[in-house]
Parts: sequence; structure tokens; C-alpha cells
Amino acid sequence: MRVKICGITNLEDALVAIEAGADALGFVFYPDSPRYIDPAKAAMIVADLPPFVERVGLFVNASKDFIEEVCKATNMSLAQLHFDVDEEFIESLAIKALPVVRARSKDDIKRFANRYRLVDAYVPQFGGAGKRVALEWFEGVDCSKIILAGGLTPQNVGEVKKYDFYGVDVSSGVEAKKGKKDPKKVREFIAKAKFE
Ligand SMILES: O=C(O)c1ccccc1N[C@@H]1O[C@H](COP(=O)(O)O)[C@@H](O)[C@H]1O
Repeated sequence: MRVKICGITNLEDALVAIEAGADALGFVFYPDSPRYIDPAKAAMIVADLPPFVERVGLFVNASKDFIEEVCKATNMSLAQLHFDVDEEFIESLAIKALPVVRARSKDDIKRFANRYRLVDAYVPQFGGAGKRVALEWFEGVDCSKIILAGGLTPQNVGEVKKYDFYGVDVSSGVEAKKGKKDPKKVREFIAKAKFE
């Protein structure tokens, strides 16, 4: 299972995550988030990363121009879209995009079934709130293109492995405080998700 550590705001947290085996790092370009990072700072962190690490820009209610401009300036490799988008919008972007399904019911997780997509719990503030998606909704569903997010922690990530998700994404569950990762939690989460 691939692991993305989201809400990176400093180089130290990024390097801890990579050293522990993270496949992707997330940078929140949503000004209302406590994990917001200024694109200029994100660009500096990305410039210091080793190769073979996916850089994911997270956007909420952003325009095509803003997403493309920020991703180019910061050298993101993927855009994660935490708002309602359609196939046309995704296809129109100059950068590869990961739509986010904010699930309120089992029916919701069938959206974008032919695409890689991230499934997060529905929360009014868009995400990063530590709320979980009901795991029983994934019974009998092909999860090979789903990245599960929402309320994951080092303690509960082991229980999602039987669904064979493509990946998992975590932010608040590995924080020491909002916007700062706890290295011990990051290492434990990645070890449980990937290596145990
Ligand atoms: O992290 C944020 O502040 C955030 C803000 C707005 C939209 C999404 C956000 N984070 C993403 O939300 C999910 C779940 O996070 P958590 O693990 O429950 O804290 C995840 O994809 C984060 O990247």
C-alpha cells in the first residue's frame, strides 16, 4: 500500500517521512487550512527533496489557472482536488489530477470508479479533520484505484489493509500539533501501512 503524508510545512517533516518510506508528500495550498503553505516555501522544500518522491498539491475551490500556476511554480507532480469537479475539468488541467470523493454514503464511493481517486469522509470544512469513512462501505468494492483518507492513525491503519486500497493518505493522525508532524507517529504509521 502506498502512503502519502499530507500537510507538509517544513523540510524536516518531509525528510522524516521520506526516510520512513513515504511515497508522496502533500502540500496544502488552501489558505483557510492550519496546514497552509505558501507556494514560495513549498518550492524551496521541494527543491531539497531527493528523487522518486511524488509531490502533491492540495486545492480547495481553486480555479484551473491557479492550480496550474501553483503546481508549475512549486514543481508539484499531482494535484489533489478537494472540491466538486467533473471529468471535463480534470482532463482540461495541464497537471495530472486526483479527484477527491467526500463520501457521505456507500453510493458516493462509486464516483470516478474508472479513475484513481481519493475517498475522504465528508466534512463541511473540506478535510483534514480526522473524520473516518465507514469501512463497511468498501465491502465488495474494487479498491485498487482508491486512496483512503480521513481519520487514519498509526493505531487504525492496520485494519484497512484487508481492503487492498491503492494507498492511504494521512495528515492530522501523524501530527504533534496542527501543521507540525510527530516523527514517531509518521514512522509508526508508514511501518504499519507498508511493512507489517
Ligand atoms: O489538511 C488540511 O488542512 C486539509 C484542508 C482542506 C482539505 C483537505 C485537507 N486535508 C486532507 O484531508 C484528508 C483527511 O485528513 P486527516 O488525515 O483526516 O487529517 C487528507 O487527504 C488530507 O490530505
